[in-house]
Amino acid sequence: MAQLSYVSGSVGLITLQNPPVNVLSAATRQGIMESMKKALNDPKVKSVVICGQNGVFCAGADIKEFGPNISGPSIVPLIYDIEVANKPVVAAIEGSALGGGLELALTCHYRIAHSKTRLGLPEVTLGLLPGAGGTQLLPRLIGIPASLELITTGRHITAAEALQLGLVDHVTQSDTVDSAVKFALSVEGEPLDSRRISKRPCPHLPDLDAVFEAVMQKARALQYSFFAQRAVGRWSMPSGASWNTSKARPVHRAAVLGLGTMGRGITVALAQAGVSVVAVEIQEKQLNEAREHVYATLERGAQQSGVSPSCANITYSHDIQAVADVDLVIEAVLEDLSLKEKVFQQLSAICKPGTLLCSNTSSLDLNCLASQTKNPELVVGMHFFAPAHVMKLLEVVYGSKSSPEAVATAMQLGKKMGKISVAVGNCRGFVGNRMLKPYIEQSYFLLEEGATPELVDKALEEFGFPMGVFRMSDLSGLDVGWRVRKEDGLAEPVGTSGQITRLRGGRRYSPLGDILCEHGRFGQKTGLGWYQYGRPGGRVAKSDPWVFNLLEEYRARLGLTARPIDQQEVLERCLYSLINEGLCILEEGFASSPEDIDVIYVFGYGWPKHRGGPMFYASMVGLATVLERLDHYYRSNPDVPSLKPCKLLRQLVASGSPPVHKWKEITKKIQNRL
Ligand SMILES: CC/C=C\CC(=O)SCCNC(=O)CCNC(=O)[C@H](O)C(C)(C)COP(=O)(O)OP(=O)(O)OC[C@H]1O[C@@H](n2cnc3c(N)ncnc32)[C@H](O)[C@@H]1OP(=O)(O)O
Repeated sequence: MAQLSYVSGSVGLITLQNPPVNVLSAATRQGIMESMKKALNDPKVKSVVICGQNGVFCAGADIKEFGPNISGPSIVPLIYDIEVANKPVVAAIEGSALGGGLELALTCHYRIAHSKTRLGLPEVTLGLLPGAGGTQLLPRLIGIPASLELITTGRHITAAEALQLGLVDHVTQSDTVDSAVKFALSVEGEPLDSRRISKRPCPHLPDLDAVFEAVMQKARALQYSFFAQRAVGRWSMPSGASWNTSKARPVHRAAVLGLGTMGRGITVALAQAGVSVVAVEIQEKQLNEAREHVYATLERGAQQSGVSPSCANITYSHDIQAVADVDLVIEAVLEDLSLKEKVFQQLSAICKPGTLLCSNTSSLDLNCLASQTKNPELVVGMHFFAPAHVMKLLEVVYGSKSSPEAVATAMQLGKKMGKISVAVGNCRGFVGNRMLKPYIEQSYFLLEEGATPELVDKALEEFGFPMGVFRMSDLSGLDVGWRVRKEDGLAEPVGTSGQITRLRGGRRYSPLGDILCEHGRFGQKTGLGWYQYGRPGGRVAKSDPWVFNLLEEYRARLGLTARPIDQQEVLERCLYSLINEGLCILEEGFASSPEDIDVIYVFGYGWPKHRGGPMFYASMVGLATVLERLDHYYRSNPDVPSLKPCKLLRQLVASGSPPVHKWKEITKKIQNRL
């Protein structure tokens, strides 16, 4: 399980041999112990290299061995023996060094890693703490804050990050064992005391309390998120109807109408949940493509999960009459109000009595759709997020006439599909997209004032979003928002010369997004957006000088002077305007609790989970601070109403900024007055 061989005259090479990932089973630990002993006692051996066979260093303890009676030598004395060795020991790290595997490497005097290696202490994901020295050695090597982050998240890091942190001494692109052997030869006979990590003092930090407090805040945010996820299931409507007074109807057979990207994803998600699906698409070509796509996605999913695919549950049709006897229909046709209204008229005429009619609209007025039907109480929104079979979030939207039973049914179906469903009211953009609007608006204003897409995205990504606002917009397609703005009469042709008006409908408007679209730059799908992607459909964003020139020309045309903008301002303006909109939504009763908003943002919009969600984050930053900064920005931008602090924010601050779980006492009073 561990083999000692001799290389380059004086190097003892210990190879862990426990396929596939060289875990530290009892036999492997025994093998390492015996090989080390032999190498250290052999006068020919002047240095030792430890590596793993088949390109993997070591994936840690053998999880299968965990239990009350672990046999074989204990790992702790084993790693102690390595550290006190009087010959240099070098770890040659390839593939993975995880858990006990990384602890084994930490106990060596030097660490050489291949550039593709992943390293980490993932014990927390198994409900454990690193028990073989990791908690003591890592802080002494890379400092307390970085160690805390790695140990409490269990995150795997790349070799490049490990080098930057000082966790490894050298990263190689070539043969790792060769590099480690050469390195070992070069340090033979050198003093080892400074290389024994346990002998180093634990770093002293003047602000240690603050570091631990930051980690505790993350833990509090994760705990909050855990309970928030469960709280959203206990939904309520302004009428007083709620989860415990409303009975869901069974849905055995559902129809999906319109098999574009969203319709296909919804069909997959329904089939995977064991619901029999009638999938309808009037265009023959699109129907055939959808059938193949859904089949392939279900096959892939089945292979990954090891269950048989659910294709037998789906029937396809190009005739809308096929929905006549289903229990529920999810409409997913183009986002066009008059088209959707027509579809709802047809559905109301065709479907059997009592069929629930749902729309996957992301922003259109649900009441308009309901008014086209004989039974508006049976109409609700089911707003899925792309890709619909992957994304966890579902906004269940109730209109002014939706019955509690309809909401309960959509919520229960969402649960059956493995979604985290949140019941929300019918306002423009519902909760998620409505809050996104001021966030995107601020990012455009920041560009006008001197920022670049890179600067804004960097600030947001360092905050924890997987993508900044511009990379995210390029991914979702810039043309989508452009179409909506044109329909709203906001986007006007800008052209290359002439006057640009920045005040539209009495408020500031930035046409920058429209200008990009006028140039055919729709984001990743066209290969060009706020960044360049090399080709249509490309995924890797690169800075684009064309965008910098555009911004300079645009500012010159408008007589705007670029000024330095820092990350703090980016975060305050983008995040606090989004938070302010969330508070308006609460104030107006379109969301019943801050938890609803936070869950929507964490599971639908990439808000970092360790920051709880926008409402939780606001209460962590301090509501008074959020209010003060919004007041400040609104004073200098009075034509930007989204920066004007909402009434609820002022009331919460006036009530002593209660913690987020106490806001309901105040929002209820306001909502009752509505
Ligand atoms: C005093 C205690 C000291 C230390 C505590 C610990 O070390 S706890 C263990 C910490 N380590 C881990 O959590 C690593 C878990 N493994 C992984 O993350 C991945 O397996 C890895 C190493 C990144 C490789 O991924 P890959 O996708 O390439 O392979 P796969 O996951 O399919 O694994 C291959 C087979 O190896 C088995 N396996 C992996 N790790 C362990 C382990 N630590 N213990 C036991 N078995 C492990 C895995 O189950 C696969 O087995 P198979 O029979 O082929 O399904």
